[in-house]
Amino acid sequence: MGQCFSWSAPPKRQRRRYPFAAAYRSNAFAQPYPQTVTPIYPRTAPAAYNPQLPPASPWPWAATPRTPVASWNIPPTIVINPQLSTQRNRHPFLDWDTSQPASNATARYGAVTHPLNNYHLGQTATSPPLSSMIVSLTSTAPAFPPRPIQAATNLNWPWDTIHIERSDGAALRVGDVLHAIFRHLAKDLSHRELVAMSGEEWDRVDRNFPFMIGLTAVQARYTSFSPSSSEEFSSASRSVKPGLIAAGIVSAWTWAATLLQSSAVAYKYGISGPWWYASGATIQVLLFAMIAAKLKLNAPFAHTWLEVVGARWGKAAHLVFMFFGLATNIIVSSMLILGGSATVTDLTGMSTIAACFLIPLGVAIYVVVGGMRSTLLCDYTHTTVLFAIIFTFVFTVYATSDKIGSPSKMYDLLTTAAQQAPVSGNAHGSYVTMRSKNGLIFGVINIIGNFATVFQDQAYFQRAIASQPSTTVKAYLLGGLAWFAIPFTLATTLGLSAVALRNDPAMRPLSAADVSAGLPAAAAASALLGKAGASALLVLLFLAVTSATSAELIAVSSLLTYDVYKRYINPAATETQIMRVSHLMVAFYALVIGLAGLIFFYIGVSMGWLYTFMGVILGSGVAPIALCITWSKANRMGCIIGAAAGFAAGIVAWLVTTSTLNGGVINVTTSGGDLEMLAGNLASIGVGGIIATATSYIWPEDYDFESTRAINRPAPASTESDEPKEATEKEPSIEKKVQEKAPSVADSFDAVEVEDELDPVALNKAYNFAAWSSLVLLVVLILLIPLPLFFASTIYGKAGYTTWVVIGIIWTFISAFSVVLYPLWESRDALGLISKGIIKDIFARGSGKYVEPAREAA
Ligand SMILES: NC(N)=O
Repeated sequence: MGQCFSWSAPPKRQRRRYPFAAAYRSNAFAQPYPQTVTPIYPRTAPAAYNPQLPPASPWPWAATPRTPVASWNIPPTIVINPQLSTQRNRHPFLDWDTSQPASNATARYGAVTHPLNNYHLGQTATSPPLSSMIVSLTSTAPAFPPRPIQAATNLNWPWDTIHIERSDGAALRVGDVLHAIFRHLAKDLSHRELVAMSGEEWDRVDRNFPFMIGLTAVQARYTSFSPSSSEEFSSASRSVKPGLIAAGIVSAWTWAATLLQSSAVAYKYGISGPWWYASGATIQVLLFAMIAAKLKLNAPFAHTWLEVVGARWGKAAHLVFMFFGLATNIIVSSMLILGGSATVTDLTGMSTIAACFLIPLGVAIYVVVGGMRSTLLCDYTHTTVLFAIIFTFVFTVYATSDKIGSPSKMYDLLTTAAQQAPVSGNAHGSYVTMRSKNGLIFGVINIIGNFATVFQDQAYFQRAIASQPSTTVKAYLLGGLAWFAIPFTLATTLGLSAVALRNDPAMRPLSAADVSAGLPAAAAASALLGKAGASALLVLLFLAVTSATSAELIAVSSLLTYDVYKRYINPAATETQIMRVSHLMVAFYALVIGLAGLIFFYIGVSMGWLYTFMGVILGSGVAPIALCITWSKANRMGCIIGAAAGFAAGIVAWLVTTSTLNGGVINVTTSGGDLEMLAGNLASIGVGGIIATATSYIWPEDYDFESTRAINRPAPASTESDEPKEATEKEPSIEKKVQEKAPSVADSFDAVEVEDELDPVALNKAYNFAAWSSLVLLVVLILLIPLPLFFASTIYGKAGYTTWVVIGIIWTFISAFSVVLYPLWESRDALGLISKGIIKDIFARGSGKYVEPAREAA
């Protein structure tokens, strides 16, 4: 919303107005000052701001003696800082779309445009310094000379006066003024005022929105969030509530493997498979709650975890860990594509090559259009349908199917299957025992691999970044516990059905390769429900694959944008360039994973193989990365060497074990064995963890996390700061100035809100809560429950098995409530807002479009 402004001093001291203009981005205009120019600024600025000199360049006016500011003599003399002035040809021309945060403003001189960085925002706004002032938003230029301001006429809004005051009595700075204007325009808009806006005004707002689809269009029209800002695109303005974040975590963590590999291990090892799959991949999400709390504490404005590594340890560490980060994303994405395309081909006959490309490209479209928030909203809808389909399978198998229909019948069929083909390594060859040697080996591999894919995957950091700081921990604990039910219950249903129905004529026989490709679930779904079952599984898989792929696309896009493009190619990137590159990187990465899926498919690497392999090459980065973000003593060189040495040790251990156990034959089949993968996984995570931890104890750093907290930190416009002082002590280089003008999240926050949300005491408390609760859950899930059952060699009777199944079903219900109904409840206000807007659009005159008065989560 473009405005023009006039200035006046506080009411008691003077009421005379002075012109000041903020222009449309696309429609700059000048509001001339009187021609009498007296270089008096600054005169009596407080010490903290002294001396107030403009930067040496690139401003053309700095070429002249650096006494820059114009004033005019109408007592008491007030000089507006040139950052706020609009005097064409003499001073930079403020170019600001006031519907965007002040950080989007640019100062323009002729054809040269520069962002307003922290240095500029920290300068005193007026001379003499004033601690309060009134800014009037007016519909026409008020004076000097009385010339109408083009394109800003006919505004007749009632909220035309902003009183800006610093509570500490210090002088107002440029940032204070711009932030106050932005907050005022963003918040003080009642519905009545909104409705009173003319169509022309809305047209101006509309020009800021790009093309959007579906949910994104609804979000943009009826809420205050616009995916046209890079902050919203990559971080959903860091305002998302815990239920929706939890749904996003569930959805990003529900891979094709979660449905297919979990069922495959149920098929191979019996009931221990689903348990180890679920618990061995839940604990990492729970433990990640600690990392998330530390991230909010130590780098609250970072976009990516690699930014944190780079800020703390510099370029070498940044590049080394970028390898691990991108390798993680590529492996996870490839598994998604492999699992998705294998099942699509199996159930529909579609070409695997086509499926490899169609899945990521389809997802890329909605990611580009909607960004992070739409990804989360799609995650939510996907999770909802996902639970509905899981319940369909559960009730078919355990209640209605004439082939199985009850836990008791399932138990009988599993017992028969074990008699016909006992499971090697299981107590009495039974399917209904936790005593499963291979199940346990898989459990260990699973735990290690999933540490890597949570702790090194930007997708999970991204959800921590997108969440409200105060509720991040809650979101991760909720998300982790809710997710457990998906593989556990689905595999206990479909994976075991594939065993139970082995003698059923409708059940197709499964080869070892089919099992490795994750096909037992599809075979069971078809045998149980025919075409309907195949379709339901296809939909289930489609939802899982698309939302997890969308998480990967946006995660890699963020890494490539912020950690490659912005860090190494164009540190001065503008908001527009960042958005453009983010979009391009989504499309680029969609192609990359299509190709990766294709390559793995042709060399015969299946989803199951990759799933057990991921810890071999990724495991060594887990401890170093966790230590970097959470521990002040972590040693840089020790962590880099630990990651590299662990990587080498993992590969060597894996290959040597393969060769030793298979008479020197190393190929895809021999290297995919349980023990071979176990050796590689253990060596990788073990060596990486031991070296990183030991060196950090021997040569501890004493790091204060200041440089990571400074990543993208906005100018604290309403508090005292040393930035102006820094600027005067050491003139910032052009590059530094431009870097500081990252499109910053905090520009979209109220300063007080930021302070409250990032209160270190509260965040430390959240960290402690995350630490003890996740450790307790870890002990329960992977030690207290499974190990006594393993060592006691318990084989369940019918009642025991039924209880096991019922607990799974109850857990699934609770999960569904947590990530399907709870997000609706917590977003009831936003939903009400959207409903009202839609109803008004359809049934009433005028526009139902709405801008929320304050920034709240969707
Ligand atoms: N996300 C997993 N490991 O299913």
